[in-house]
Amino acid sequence: MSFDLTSADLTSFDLTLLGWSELRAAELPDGTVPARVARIDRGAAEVIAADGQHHVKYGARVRRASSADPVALPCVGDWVALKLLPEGRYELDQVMPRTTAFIRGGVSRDSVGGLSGDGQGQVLAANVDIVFVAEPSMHSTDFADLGRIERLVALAWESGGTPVVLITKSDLFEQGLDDLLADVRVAAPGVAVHAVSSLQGEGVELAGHYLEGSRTAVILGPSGAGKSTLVNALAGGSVMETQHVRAADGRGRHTTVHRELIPLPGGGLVIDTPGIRRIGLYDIGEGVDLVFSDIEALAERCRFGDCGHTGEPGCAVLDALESGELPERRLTSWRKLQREAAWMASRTDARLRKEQQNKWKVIHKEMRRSGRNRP
Ligand SMILES: Nc1nc2c(ncn2[C@@H]2O[C@H](COP(=O)(O)OP(=O)(O)OP(=O)(O)O)[C@@H](O)[C@H]2O)c(=O)[nH]1
Ligand SMILES: [Zn+2]
Repeated sequence: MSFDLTSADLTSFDLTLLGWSELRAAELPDGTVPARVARIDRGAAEVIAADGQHHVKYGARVRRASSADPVALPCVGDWVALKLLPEGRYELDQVMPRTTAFIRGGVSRDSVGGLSGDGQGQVLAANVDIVFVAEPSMHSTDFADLGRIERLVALAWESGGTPVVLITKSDLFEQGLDDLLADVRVAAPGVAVHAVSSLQGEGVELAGHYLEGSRTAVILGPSGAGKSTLVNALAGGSVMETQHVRAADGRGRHTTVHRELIPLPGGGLVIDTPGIRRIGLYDIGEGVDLVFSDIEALAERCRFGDCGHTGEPGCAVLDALESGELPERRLTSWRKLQREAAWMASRTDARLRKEQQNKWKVIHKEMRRSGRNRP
């Protein structure tokens, strides 16, 4: 679903409404102008500065850094330092330090991918404060998928942002919604969980509060979770999808731009990109430990420090399973995501590869032993 759009010319922006802060201001290099990246387009960036929107090319410093490591390439949500060139247009001189980042493929250390990104490690969005994990209470005939919530919450922690789970389309699930929310809270310890119905306006205002202080959010979730509908509801009607923008090259050209950084009329911003929409397919790592903090805590009480929780004596994890304290589904989910995280790490870090192959052999053996042939 797309956003409704009225076109408007951007002439000026209060940068604090885009999330600019004194902390960031302190990091701005002398002689540069701050701007936030609204979209990346074929090796150039659409940025919003205090004097409006500009299409800027990358300067030598950015090109050099990103040829050594594509993660250094600007991405949506980045704060960047612009330099005014003698001919009167800006160039993107530096990407300012990121507070959070969604990175696909892990951080590459030795990539020669250059400007293409080369799939070697690509930043999908930066400086995202709030990560809404949208999971519909009902998805056609299925109930909310707790495993998917765990995966996306892990990704959210991994990014450095704060996850907030939204059980969307709550109107489809009138009876037993409280039970569902209770299950979700178990699946996402330490994470706020709310029911939302964008159609009925329920929970939308509450979700909006997370964006106060001009915070930036993304909404992760499966197709059909109601992400676009929620963005529109947060915007109190319709937000801009495309926009006529006066090109900054002084020729007065108008280009239609799909903005991926969407300022909401009531304050706050939402980043919405195809990459972020597909992110559930990408890697997870340390975030897994955080989303399964309950199991990690149990594991610390196992008799053996290297307990594999597969039948060792004094295993607190299996004890909790037996007593019903730990749902079996959750243990299975934890194992699955751990394997995936390890595999992803191995893909992106050649140094670890050999070691991981050995671990994989062990895992395969274990899986054969337990009669399962799929991770
Ligand atoms: N019953 C109900 N339906 C909703 C709600 N929110 C969205 N929908 C419907 O769910 C469908 C999918 O909503 P979208 O907002 O397009 O979902 P999306 O997550 O953006 O999906 P993609 O664009 O495929 O990623 C649409 O038909 C919406 O009208 C809700 O709160 N309640
Ligand atoms: Zn154990």
